Amino acid sequence: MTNIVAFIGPSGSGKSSLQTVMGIPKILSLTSRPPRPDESNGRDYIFKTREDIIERNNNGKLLEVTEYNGHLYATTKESVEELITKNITASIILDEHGVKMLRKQYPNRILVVGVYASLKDCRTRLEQRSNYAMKRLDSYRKKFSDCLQQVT
Ligand SMILES: Nc1nc2c(ncn2[C@@H]2O[C@H](COP(=O)(O)OP(=O)(O)O)[C@@H](O)[C@H]2O)c(=O)[nH]1
Ligand SMILES: Nc1ncnc2c1ncn2[C@@H]1O[C@H](COP(=O)(O)OP(=O)(O)O)[C@@H](O)[C@H]1O
Repeated sequence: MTNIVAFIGPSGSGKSSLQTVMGIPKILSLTSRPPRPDESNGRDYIFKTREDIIERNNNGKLLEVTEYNGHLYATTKESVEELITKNITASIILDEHGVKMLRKQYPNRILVVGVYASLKDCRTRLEQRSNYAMKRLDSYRKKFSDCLQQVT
């Protein structure tokens, strides 16, 4: 039984777009990253301060927390427990650490979808987003191939 469809992939590969068009309800992650101009709180992420996320983690409220590019990203226990209790399926964007942690907690409940786009396409898309994201692309793509080997 799958309750969590987890999308992983490099920046600009289309994870968020695919997640949206597939129409599977979303589990929103917490993040300390500031919202981008086209993002809104409660639709794309739940934007929190770094201190808030650390406090929740210390209080045992998080299933997993990861740091990426200087910002924290986290999945709350509550969001996933609700799915399991109600036996519904929802989707989430994770990295390899997140997949490992959720798998540890809920083995056989996760379907991992690796989203791939060519480096050229990712670059073109991220150019339209920001130079900041561009800088992360090369290292993230390497991580992605390692990641797929680890989670599949
Ligand atoms: N472990 C974990 N990783 C997350 C979570 N939410 C997002 N991420 C990862 O954080 C990365 C950066 O996200 P974001 O800042 O939105 O940049 P983007 O990937 O370029 O759209 C994503 O690509 C995911 O791999 C989460 O709840 N847990
Ligand atoms: N298959 C696709 N073909 C063309 N453009 C796409 C495709 N998937 C996503 N995009 C565009 O690429 C950009 C990055 O997509 P996004 O879903 O935000 O990627 P990610 O969440 O992996 O960083 C967005 O502007 C989106 O509209």
